[in-house]
Amino acid sequence: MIVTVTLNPSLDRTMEVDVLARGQVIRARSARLDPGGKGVNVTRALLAGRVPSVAVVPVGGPEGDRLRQLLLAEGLTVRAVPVAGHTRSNVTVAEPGGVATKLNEPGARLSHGELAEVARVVAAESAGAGWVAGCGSLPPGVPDDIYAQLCRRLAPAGIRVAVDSSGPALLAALAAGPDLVKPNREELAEAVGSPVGRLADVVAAARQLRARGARSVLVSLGADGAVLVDDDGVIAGDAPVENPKSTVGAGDALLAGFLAAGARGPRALAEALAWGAAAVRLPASRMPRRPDIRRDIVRIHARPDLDQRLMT
Ligand SMILES: Nc1ncnc2c1ncn2[C@@H]1O[C@H](COP(=O)(O)OP(=O)(O)O)[C@@H](O)[C@H]1O
Ligand SMILES: O=P(O)(O)OC[C@H]1O[C@](O)(COP(=O)(O)O)[C@@H](O)[C@@H]1O
Repeated sequence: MIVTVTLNPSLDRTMEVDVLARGQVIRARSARLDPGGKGVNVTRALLAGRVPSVAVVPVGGPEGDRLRQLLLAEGLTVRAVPVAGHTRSNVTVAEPGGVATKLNEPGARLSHGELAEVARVVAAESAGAGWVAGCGSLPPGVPDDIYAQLCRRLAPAGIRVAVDSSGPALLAALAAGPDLVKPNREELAEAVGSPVGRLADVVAAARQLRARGARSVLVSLGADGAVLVDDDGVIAGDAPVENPKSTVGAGDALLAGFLAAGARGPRALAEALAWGAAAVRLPASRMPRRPDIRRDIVRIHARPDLDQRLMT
């Protein structure tokens, strides 16, 4: 069982346009509404891969009701904690070729009592779980060390914790020794305070995160694939996609694939890349189902070329 915690879930509206031009009226070709938020997407991807998962989410207002309905309609197991603020809506403007411009709201404030209730539900759901994944940005009112608190609370029970976040929440989590962190290239660069232009920079930065407390670091690199730095060393890989449709949620699918395959070694990295690539071939934040996943396109590099310049 994998429990996901999304403190700042969203209704994700995706509009397809021919080209995005600032200051213009742009008529969208299509619009689509999906349930969203990083942990929510991880649970959606796990469900599609038939891996047991439960999503814990605060929900509020009509937007929160809609989010809950969408999740239940997809067949998710959801533990929804009612809150006073309204669940946010995020907008993605998708251009041909998979170029996505994302506008993410800050989200509604969580009160101390609401956060305590979410923590209580997470603790109850985590009993017997293999992993708990704390994912996404933090809404106003939530302390930066919330994921660190999660790690400290669950580690004594032998429950492994993955953190997919950014900025201060990611930095604070490191100190509590998460079993896994999944930064993308920008989040990694921000965490170490220097750009990562080559694979060698990615590996050096991932090692820094390990030195600060993370056990394993899975760095997602868009079209450049992903790198895993853990106790066993460094492995990299990619899975080329010719006509990317949407990268929204690709990182979440990658993390889901990695956890589903045991979160260690080349097999888990390969599965993660297969799920990430499959998500990119689907529109909006649709999560891949089993027939969408192609393992034959994955290339794993046990001794990656560290001088390789990153394309994306
Ligand atoms: N253009 C692409 N072509 C192939 N795979 C991609 C592409 N963009 C993303 N991916 C896959 O999705 C994963 C997550 O994408 P990335 O953009 O790095 O993460 P995030 O969505 O968290 O920002 C990548 O590691 C890769 O496996
Ligand atoms: O919590 P954040 O960082 O604002 O991100 C939330 C957004 O990220 C998503 O989970 C997509 O994630 P990725 O594209 O980064 O994989 C959306 O569903 C959601 O709108």
